[in-house]
Amino acid sequence: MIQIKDVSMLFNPGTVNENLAIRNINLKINEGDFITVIGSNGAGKSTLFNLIAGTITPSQGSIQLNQRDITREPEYKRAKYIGRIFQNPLLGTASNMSLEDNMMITYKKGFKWLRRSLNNRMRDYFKTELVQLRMGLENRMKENLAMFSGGQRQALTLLMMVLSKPDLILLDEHTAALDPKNAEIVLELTDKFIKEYKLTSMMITHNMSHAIEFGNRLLMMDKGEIIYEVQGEEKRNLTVEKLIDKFHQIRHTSFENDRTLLAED
Ligand SMILES: Nc1ncnc2c1ncn2[C@@H]1O[C@H](COP(=O)(O)OP(=O)(O)OP(=O)(O)O)[C@@H](O)[C@H]1O
Repeated sequence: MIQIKDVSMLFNPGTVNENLAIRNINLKINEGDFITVIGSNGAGKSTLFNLIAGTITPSQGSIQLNQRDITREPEYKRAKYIGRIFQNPLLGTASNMSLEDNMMITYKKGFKWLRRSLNNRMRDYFKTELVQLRMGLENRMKENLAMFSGGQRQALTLLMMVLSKPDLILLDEHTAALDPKNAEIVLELTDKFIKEYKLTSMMITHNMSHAIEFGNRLLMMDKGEIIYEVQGEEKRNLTVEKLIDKFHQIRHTSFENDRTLLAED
């Protein structure tokens, strides 16, 4: 579905701050993949997402979506088919609008031909979808989102994104700013939606157990490269210890580096 070919990203070329943040990455994202992405601070995880989302243009290489070259397509155009959720739970929804208005806007985005305004049938549909979150939000349709907790807003952002039917969802440490209980709830919901709606997705996490537990593929990044990729049976048999061993085998790092790789969400 998405093919990343020989992509590099050089920030601030020709200056003292020159930084080759992504080094010749090749990656094929297949329809239905749920890829977890781990790596130490500064490994290039968010930069890779920025390249896929069109926030930045690669210095070298190409990105294709179903054989269509999207390397230079701007972010606002890609936002129609690539969804992204960030750490900050306030980013995905509008605080000064009601829950039902927030949902309506996203719903229209998924069905661009739709010109209808909010009616009772649609309200019922939103309520049915909200029940899936098991947070009682179906009874708070008229409340402004400013009244909702971080966990509730992140769960809502996720549901609304799913309803807009993107081709690819990029989850950029989307549970990292939540307390452990809410993080677990949002992560379980993420997994449920991805499976039920057969979504293609990538998830950056600093939690190695989560990276192993969720998804069908796992990528380990370091210094702008994908240094290890695992899927299927081999991924299912992974443990955190095996993953750390792998990192040592490949990079021969010191313990200091491990700590950043192992940082918990
Ligand atoms: N817009 C930018 N301009 C210059 N350098 C940048 C820019 N964005 C990222 N970088 C650099 O690229 C490198 C990779 O950063 P990136 O944010 O992708 O790492 P990461 O793996 O997501 O790290 P973390 O886990 O800390 O979020 C870093 O050295 C960073 O300073």
